[in-house]
Amino acid sequence: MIAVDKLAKRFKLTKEHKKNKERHDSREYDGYFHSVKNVSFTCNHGEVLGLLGPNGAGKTTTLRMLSTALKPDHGSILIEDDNIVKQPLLGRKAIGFLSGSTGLYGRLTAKENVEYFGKLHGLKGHALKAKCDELFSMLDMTTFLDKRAEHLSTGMKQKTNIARAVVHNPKVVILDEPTTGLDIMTTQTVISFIRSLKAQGIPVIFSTHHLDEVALLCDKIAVIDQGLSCFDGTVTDFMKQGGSTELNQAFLNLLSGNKHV
Ligand SMILES: Nc1ncnc2c1ncn2[C@@H]1O[C@H](COP(=O)(O)OP(=O)(O)OP(=O)(O)O)[C@@H](O)[C@H]1O
Repeated sequence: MIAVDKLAKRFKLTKEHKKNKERHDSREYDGYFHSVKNVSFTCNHGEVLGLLGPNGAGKTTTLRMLSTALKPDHGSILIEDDNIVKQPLLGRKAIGFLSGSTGLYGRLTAKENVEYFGKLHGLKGHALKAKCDELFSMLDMTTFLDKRAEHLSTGMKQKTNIARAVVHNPKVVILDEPTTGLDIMTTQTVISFIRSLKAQGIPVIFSTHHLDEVALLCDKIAVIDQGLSCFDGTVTDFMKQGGSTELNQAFLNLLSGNKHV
């Protein structure tokens, strides 16, 4: 279980920001840009939560706090009973995080990349080989395992990045826009992979702009707008509160506050 409560993160405004007076954003004040102001949600065992919000809403900033890459200014992130804001090392072990900026070592093969990150997490011998083989098969990677990462296609790189993110058997998996830029077949593989994590009881949180993926995968939805949580609940409640059984429409209605069009 992961419970996120009242997270906030602000960034000091740069000279560049201050110069650009034409661009007004209500999250700029007191010399800071308040990227995430108050975000809360919960994802339990065996649940998949879709994190939604318009461009710039604060989804990636939130997920980077969950991954411990960014320290929140305020709030707590509980994994079971551990507050990983206070114990980031525990958080790093407990969370598997895929971000858009995750890099692979170009000179290593796909297989070597995944094995390398497994070793960094203390896996070795039979346990490492068994875990890697399981992931290579689930993510349909066997045809390109021995290719150098620098020569992989976008989809192959993404599969390798996902395998790399979960090789240490994390308790919670967090994926930032895992299907962006992928073709239909690779998207399908990623969707099946998320389903298999769910079947293993692992909570999965993923951000996306594709509500068809949410319909296929999610038990719960959290919506962020302008750095604030504006919905956290089941898909059924999302449709009810958004005033439509069509997820895109419910999302638009929720954001505009015009819930019963
Ligand atoms: N290090 C930083 N310094 C200053 N501002 C930042 C920083 N990181 C993020 N921001 C700002 O915080 C806001 C939220 O960004 P974030 O990437 O979290 O949004 P998002 O919801 O993931 O958007 P998208 O859907 O476009 O990926 C943006 O306006 C962004 O410019």
